[in-house]
Parts: sequence; C-alpha cells; structure tokens
Amino acid sequence: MENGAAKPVIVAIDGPSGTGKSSTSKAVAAQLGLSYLDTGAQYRAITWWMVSNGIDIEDPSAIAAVAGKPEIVSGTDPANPTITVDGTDVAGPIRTQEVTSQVSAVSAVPEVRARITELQRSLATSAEYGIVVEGRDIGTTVLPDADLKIFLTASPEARAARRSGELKGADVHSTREALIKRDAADSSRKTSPLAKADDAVEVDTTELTLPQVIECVVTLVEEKRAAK
Ligand SMILES: Nc1ncnc2c1ncn2[C@@H]1O[C@H](COP(=O)(O)OP(=O)(O)OP(=O)(O)O)[C@@H](O)[C@H]1O
Ligand SMILES: Nc1ccn([C@H]2C[C@H](O)[C@@H](COP(=O)(O)O)O2)c(=O)n1
Repeated sequence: MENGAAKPVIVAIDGPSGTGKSSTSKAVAAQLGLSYLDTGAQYRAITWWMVSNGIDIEDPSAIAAVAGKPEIVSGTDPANPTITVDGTDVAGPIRTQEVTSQVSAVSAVPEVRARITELQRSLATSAEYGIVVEGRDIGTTVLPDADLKIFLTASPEARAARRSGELKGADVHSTREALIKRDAADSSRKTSPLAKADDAVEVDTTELTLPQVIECVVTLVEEKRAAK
C-alpha cells in the first residue's frame, strides 16, 4: 500500500463485460492505496431489489416510480468490497443469472441512473486518497473530470473464454452470445450508454495477462499522480 501525502487521484475504468474491469480496478486500487467502487454491483443491487419486490422489469415507469426506495450502500475497500440493500448483504444474490439477465433493462431507466450516479459521485468525492471507479459511463458521465480514464476492451472470444472458466460448466458459445447481447443493450440505451470517453486511454487486453494489464494501469496512474 502506498499513499503518503499524494493528492487524491480519481481513476475511471470503463469497458464492455468481461474485459477485466473489476479484477484490474481492485488490484490497482489495492496496490496504490486507493478506494475502489464497482458500479455494476450497484446496478445489480437495485435490479435485485426490483426483482425481489415483484416490480415489472418490462415497465420502465414502474421501475422509475420506485427507483428512490432501496437504500444501496457500497463498501469501497478493495480488499473487501461490499454491497448491501436496506442493510442486507446482497453480494451473492446480485450475481445470479436472474439478475444478470435483467440488469440492462433496469439500468436503462433514467431515474435509476440519476439515483445511482448521485451515489457514485458522493463516494468518489469523499475518498481520502482517491478512488478507482469502474463501470460503463464513468469517464463519459459520472466523473467527466477524472484524472485518468481507461477504456478496456478484449475480443468477444477472449471474454467468453474468461467467463466460461469462471462459471463452471458454462459453454463458451452461449456465454459469448449472452455477453454480446448485454453489451448491445448497454451501448444502445439513450441515457449514458456504454461508451469510450474521447480522452480515455484504450487498452486491448485480448493478448495480455491480468498482471500485465494491472501493471500498465498502475504505471498510467503513477504518471498522472506525479504530474498533479
Ligand atoms: N487479461 C486477462 N487475462 C485473462 N483473464 C482475465 C484477464 N482480465 C480478467 N480476466 C478474468 O476474466 C474474468 C472477468 O474479469 P472481470 O470480472 O474483472 O471483468 P469485468 O470487465 O469486470 O466484467 P463485468 O463487466 O461483466 O463485471 C475474471 O475471471 C478475471 O479473472
Ligand atoms: N456504470 C455502469 C455500470 C454497470 N451498468 C449496468 C450495465 C451492466 O450490464 C450491468 C452489470 O454490470 P457488471 O456487474 O457486469 O459490470 O450494470 C451500467 O449501466 N453502468
């Protein structure tokens, strides 16, 4: 861990599913003594709440009407990131197929995005040493003044192989189709879609190991910190 008297640094890491955002962001934050925020977990948490409360996911106005109800709390220690909804630990339930298949629809609703964006900005500004925030619209919308913006990419084949390795028994073809479908939905929504910010550094991770990606991002953050 190193943070010393360094000024807080804000790092935005965006990209499609399975490009390595969470693994990279957590490791970079831990190595540099920064906080870490998984914004996908927040969208999953509000989706979990909608599903658990019987809200019709196909009705954006029904989702919008209750978007302010659940209290979502994210813990930002990279060694132990946590997520609760109304005091319940939902770290496990938000990773189910049921939530994954519905999160794009819920996160496309503008009232949901406004609510979650406010939480994200508040956590980013209160991080004493700085923070690595990962998601889909961090560099474009949530933190447009971030010190460093990274956009991770990887081929659909590499991403599907990584995910299939994670989900024991999942076949690569259906995993590839599912992630392409989710990326298409996330990229085509009207409100703050998945997109690379004009001033983001693009890192193609297809042929890189995870340690190589982490090293590349740590170097970029250190350069920014030295220049502050
Ligand atoms: N460069 C890499 N080489 C090999 N495997 C990797 C690499 N980067 C990440 N992985 C692995 O790929 C899987 C997906 O990574 P991760 O969850 O970090 O991606 P993500 O972009 O956060 O995905 P999502 O947006 O769906 O949450 C994990 O099992 C991770 O260990
Ligand atoms: N900044 C963000 C982060 C996430 N989402 C939505 C879209 C994703 O499909 C979903 C789950 O994210 P993951 O856990 O796979 O990173 O959440 C978003 O709209 N904006």
